[in-house]
Amino acid sequence: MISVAEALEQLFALLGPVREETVPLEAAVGRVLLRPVPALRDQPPFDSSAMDGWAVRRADAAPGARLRIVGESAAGKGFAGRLAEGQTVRILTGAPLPEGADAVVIQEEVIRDGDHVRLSPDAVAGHVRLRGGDFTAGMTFSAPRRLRPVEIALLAAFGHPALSVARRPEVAILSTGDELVMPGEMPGPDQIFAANAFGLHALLTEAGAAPRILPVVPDDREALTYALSLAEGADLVVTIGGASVGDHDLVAPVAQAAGAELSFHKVAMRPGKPLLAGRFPDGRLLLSLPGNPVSAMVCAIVFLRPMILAMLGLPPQPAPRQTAVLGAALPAGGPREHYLRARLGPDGRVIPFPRQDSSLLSVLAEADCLLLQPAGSPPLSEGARVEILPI
Ligand SMILES: Nc1nc2c(c(=O)[nH]1)N[C@H]1C(S)=C(S)[C@@H](COP(=O)(O)OP(=O)(O)OC[C@H]3O[C@@H](n4cnc5c(N)ncnc54)[C@H](O)[C@@H]3O)O[C@H]1N2
Ligand code: MOO
Repeated sequence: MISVAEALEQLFALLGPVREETVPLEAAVGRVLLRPVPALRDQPPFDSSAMDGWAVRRADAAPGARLRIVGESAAGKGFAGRLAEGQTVRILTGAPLPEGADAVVIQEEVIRDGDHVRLSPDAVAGHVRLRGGDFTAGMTFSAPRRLRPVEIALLAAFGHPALSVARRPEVAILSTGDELVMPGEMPGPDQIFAANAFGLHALLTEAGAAPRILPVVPDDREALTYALSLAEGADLVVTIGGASVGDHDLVAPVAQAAGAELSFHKVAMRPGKPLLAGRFPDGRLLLSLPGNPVSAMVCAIVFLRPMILAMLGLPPQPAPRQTAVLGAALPAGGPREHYLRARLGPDGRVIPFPRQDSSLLSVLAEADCLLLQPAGSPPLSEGARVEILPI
C-alpha cells in the first residue's frame, strides 16, 4: 500500500500534455486559460472624460470664468478641432478630450448662457482619464488560470474575440455491479441505485471536465471488457466498484487483461483503500474507485479533482487544506490516513460525525469538510490543531 501523497504523485506522473482549443469569449467562462494574453492597445486609447460636462484648458478654468462653446465631443465621435484660449467644448463621459484641452468641468458646476458657459465659483477642473490608465498595449494577463466573468470582460477589452484554453478532459464513468440500477428504474429486491455515478458526474462537471455516464456493467468479465472498450475516445475512464478483493471484484484483472499497466492498487487511506490507477495501451487513463459511496466520493475529492485540474493545465497539487481546532477528542488513528466526515462550526472548531461507515451518504451530505487524521496518529484531545479539507 502506498501513501496518499505517493498515489497523487503517481497520478500526476501518468498525465500527458495538456490539450488546447480555441473558444470564443462567450464560451470561455470557467475554462482554463493556458497562455498569457497581451492587451492589443491602450485603454482608454486616448485621454478621455470621466463625466458629462465641458472640456477646458485648466489655465482658463478659474471660478467664474466665461468660455465660448466651439463644439462637442461625444463617445465614439470626438471633436475634430483644437481648443484655443477662452474656448470650451461640450464633452460626454468616455469621449476623447479635444486637443488643447486638459481638464473637464462637470455640467452641474456651469451655467449655460447661449453660446457661452460661465463656471460657478466652486467649479473644479479635472475628471480626465489618462490614456492607458486602465492598461497599456502589450501588458499581459497571466496564465494558467480559470476564467471568471470579470476576467473575460478584461480580455474582451484587450481586444481578443477568442481565447486558447485547455480542452475539457473527456471522462467516461462506469459503474460496475449486478446490484445497481439507475435512479428512475425499478430496482429488484437485491438492488440499489447507482448513486456514485451521479456524484462523480457532478464533481467532474464542476471541476471543468466533460463527463459521460455509461450504462451499468454487471459483474461479468466479458461485459466489463466490452464496457472498457466502449469508453474509447475518453481521456480518462473512471470505474466505480469491483476494485477490492471479493469474488466479483473484476476491475483490476480485466483492465490488466485489456493491456492496462497499473501504477498502483491500494492506498493507505480510509475510506478509499482499494483505489487503483493505470494507463491503457491507447493512452487512456484508468482510475478505479471503490464502490462504497463515501469511499468513491472521498477518493474523487482527494485524487480525481486534483487530477482533472492538472489535466486542465493548472498546477498539479493536492486538494487545498486548512487548519482548524478539534472540537471533540479523537481516538488513536489506524495504519491508514483517515478522512473523517465532519462539520466546521462558526467558532472554527471541527466536529467529526459519530458514524463514519463508508456506506453513509446521508452523513457525507451533511458534512462540510473532511477532517484528516494522519496514519499512526496518537489520540487527539479537544483543542488540538488539525487539518481539514473543505468539501
Ligand atoms: N475482505 C475484504 N473485503 C473488503 C475489503 C478488503 O480489504 N478485504 N475492502 C473493503 C473496502 S475498504 C471497500 S471500500 C470496499 C470496496 O470494494 P469494491 O470497490 O470492490 O466495491 P463493491 O464491492 O463493488 O461495492 C461496495 C459497496 O458499494 C456499493 N456500490 C458499488 N457501486 C456503487 C455505485 N455506483 N453507487 C452506489 N453504491 C455502489 C455496493 O453495492 C457495495 O455495497 O470493499 C470492502 N471489502
Ligand atoms: O477503503 Mo473502504 O473505502 O474504507 O470502505
